[in-house]
Amino acid sequence: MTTGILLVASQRELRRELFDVLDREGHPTIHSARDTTHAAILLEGREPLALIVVAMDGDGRSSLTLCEQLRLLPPCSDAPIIAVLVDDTTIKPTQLPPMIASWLYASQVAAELIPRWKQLQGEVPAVAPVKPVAPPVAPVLPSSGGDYRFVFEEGEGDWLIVDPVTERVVEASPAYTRHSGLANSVLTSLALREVLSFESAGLEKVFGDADRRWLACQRKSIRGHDTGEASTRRVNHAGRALIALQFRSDRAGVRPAVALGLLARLFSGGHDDAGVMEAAQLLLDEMGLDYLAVWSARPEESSVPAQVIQRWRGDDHLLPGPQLQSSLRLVLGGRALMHPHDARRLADVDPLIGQLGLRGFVGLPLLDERRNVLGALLAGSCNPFGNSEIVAPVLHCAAAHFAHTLELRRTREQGRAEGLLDALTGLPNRLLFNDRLDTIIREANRTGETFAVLFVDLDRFKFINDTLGHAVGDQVLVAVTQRLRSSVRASDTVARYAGDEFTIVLRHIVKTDDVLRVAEKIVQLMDVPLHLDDGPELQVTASIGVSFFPEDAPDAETLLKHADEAMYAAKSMGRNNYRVYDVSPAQEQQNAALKARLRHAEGNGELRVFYQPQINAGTEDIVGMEALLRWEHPELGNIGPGFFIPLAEETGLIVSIGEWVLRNACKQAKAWEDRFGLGLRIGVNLSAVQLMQPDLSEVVATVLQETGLDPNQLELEVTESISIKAAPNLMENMQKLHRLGCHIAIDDFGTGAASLDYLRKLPADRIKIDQSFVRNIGVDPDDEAIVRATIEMAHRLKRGVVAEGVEIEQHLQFLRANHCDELQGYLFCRPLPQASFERLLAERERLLSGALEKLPA
Ligand SMILES: Nc1nc2c(ncn2[C@@H]2O[C@@H]3COP(=O)(O)O[C@H]4[C@@H](O)[C@H](n5cnc6c(=O)[nH]c(N)nc65)O[C@@H]4COP(=O)(O)O[C@H]3[C@H]2O)c(=O)[nH]1
Repeated sequence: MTTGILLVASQRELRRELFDVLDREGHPTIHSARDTTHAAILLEGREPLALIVVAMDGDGRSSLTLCEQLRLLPPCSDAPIIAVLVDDTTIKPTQLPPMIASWLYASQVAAELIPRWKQLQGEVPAVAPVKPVAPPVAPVLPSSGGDYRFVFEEGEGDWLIVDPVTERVVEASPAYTRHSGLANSVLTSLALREVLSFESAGLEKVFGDADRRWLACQRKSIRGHDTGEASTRRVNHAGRALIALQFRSDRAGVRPAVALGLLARLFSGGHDDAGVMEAAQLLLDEMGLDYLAVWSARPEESSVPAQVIQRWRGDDHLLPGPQLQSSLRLVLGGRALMHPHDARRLADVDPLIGQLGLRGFVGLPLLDERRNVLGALLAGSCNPFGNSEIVAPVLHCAAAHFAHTLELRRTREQGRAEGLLDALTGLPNRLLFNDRLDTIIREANRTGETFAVLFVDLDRFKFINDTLGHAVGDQVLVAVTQRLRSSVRASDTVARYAGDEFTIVLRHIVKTDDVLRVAEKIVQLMDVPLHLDDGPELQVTASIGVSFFPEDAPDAETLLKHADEAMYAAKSMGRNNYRVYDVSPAQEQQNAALKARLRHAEGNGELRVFYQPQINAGTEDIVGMEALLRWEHPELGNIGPGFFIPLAEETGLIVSIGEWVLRNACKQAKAWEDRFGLGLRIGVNLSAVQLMQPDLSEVVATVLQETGLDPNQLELEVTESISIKAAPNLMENMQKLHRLGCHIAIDDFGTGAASLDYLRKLPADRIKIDQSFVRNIGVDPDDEAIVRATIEMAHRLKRGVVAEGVEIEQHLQFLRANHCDELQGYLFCRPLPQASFERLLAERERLLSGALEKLPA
């Protein structure tokens, strides 16, 4: 069976996009890896893969190493590889390793990845090794496994296929026959020199030109001769080495008759994807253009325009991303740019024009009826425009055509959304919310994610509506919407469930406290008086109920019901408040059963310690790991520590379980130290209950002695939320542990109340910034300020700082820029079982020793 797909991309966002595109197609097994080491762990014991998609962001050599390393993994040995070139990579398509079967740019993933794969599937049996028989597939002219017909399929240019041995024409593209006026049967009866004559080069030189330069020539046509230039590339067809030759006429597209014909065809074309593609190709062919792009912009949704189509006729080139194109920015700002002859002077400021060597360039905004900018049309050519009096108006007509296409698309999208969005607030309505909640539950069942549902009800809203009128009521609802939206992350869902009821889904929850912070924030924000247009100052408060998936219910309906019940409990407690759903008697019974079972979990071998790496922010090398407990319940499957540690604390079992974790983690750290000698720190969580045990330091000392681990390598993590006053023995215990030589880290920093006090009094070496702040980097400026201030304060007090929950590139950049010392999070690695973590260390060692061997002696 070859069904699995492997994605390898170091950038989390790209990884996510690749995953989503394949997931949407319904592929059941998608392994998403950050690098080859991660891939090795994920693929352990797996069947051969059907496909590998690799993001390339290095140079040619590192890409080759990457592919070679992947090929060494048994499931990867035969699968076809598609390369995704990230925007600022230095690698050129021509430098891609030979094992790459196809490639595309990162900006094309959404539209092109699946077609590329389908194309590959059509050509090669899924398990057969893909032997590259032709240059890898270019985005402009996709190959079909070496068959020269690729040049006719998409890039409808003027092409001839020539046999270099007999020098005879084998086939001509439809555009060639159309433009030359000579039928295919006529062309194929002729030798190439009867069809084309090169001014300064013999055919041998033309065929042997590996640089694919454009060479001046004349083409035989029904009208006599067309002057122009041609370039060649080698292609394979059915085992034959042939030459594909492209001709472009100096005069192409400038004749009024051609322009009129073009416009007629343009406006009779469709507005779907195929229609856009056809229109773009027509313009390129008939107007003698070398570059054409259509961009769609929606500044209200994204600052980056989306590419509708982009075509470049020349050699494979990595085109600059939209943010780098200054001309595109100007056009999207509403300016028309006309440089039919003198585009070169823009080369310094616009890398697109510079890199492609464009001499003619036109940029036109795509406008709707009210003159709003919907997007941009960019067109360029390497020669000055032959007849700009014709080219310019044709491009204006084309811009109107593309603008109409974009407008139609948007209307259709909006139509789809109609009936799903609340007209007053623009929020998803109950229908859409229920649908989203179902989707989130399906995803969470697959990924193990925990999330919360909040039911927000405005207190005494009816009173406002009845006394001040509906117009004021509407303004209140709009203002409340803004407040709710500003309290959550962009990835969370806020909906208007009914009248004055709002629902929210907060995703990817690690700790209940994270949700409570949001609920608290909403309650506080609501409390701030509202200033309505020309109206009275109003105080609107809200009551909030919270339920958790999967703890409180496995389905949408019950989750909402529980959140609703909790909201009513909050109202009955005096409103302007929040409440978490209280467990039912049935749940209580289940908890009692779990507690009884937990008693035997250790003895039954159901507990496991997972390890998550901690990374030096500068070198990105591993400096430590955190031990994280897992309970593999025989019937219920894996139960997360967030759920069972509180049960263990309630029963006092945490003391023995905590000791078990400590012993295992120290033993393992010592074994890894003996094998790898990296001096890695091991972080072990201590529960508040453990910290209150008078013999804690003796227990730790015994474990250290038994396992032989250097105390200096042990870091005990103490959560910030334990109050010093409320925990007897806490201070003495911490001091004793410190005296033993262990490090102390303050966990979840920022979530408790006594942050500064705590820091000053406790003998802590490091603080761990809570992931709820890290997650809001790039989202909430207040949380960013807290992160910045925490790092600064910790450094001033000579403490190290670790950031938890680093999930995306943006978090990493921000934390680095603000001098955070160490990082931990899914961006680098999830918590791994012991065997996988060991493989990670071994792989690191192998890679490093390989790199050292390659260094000159
Ligand atoms: N969303 C997200 N989460 C990330 C990311 N990176 C790490 N995490 C998760 O964040 C938690 C970090 O541990 P913690 O704050 O000490 O929080 C821990 C800790 O307080 C507690 N815990 C775990 N093991 C033990 C233990 O042996 N003893 C005690 N007393 N508590 C433990 O349970 C909590 C939850 O542990 P886990 O579920 O393993 O959850 C872990 C880890 O899997 C990320 O990038 N994104």
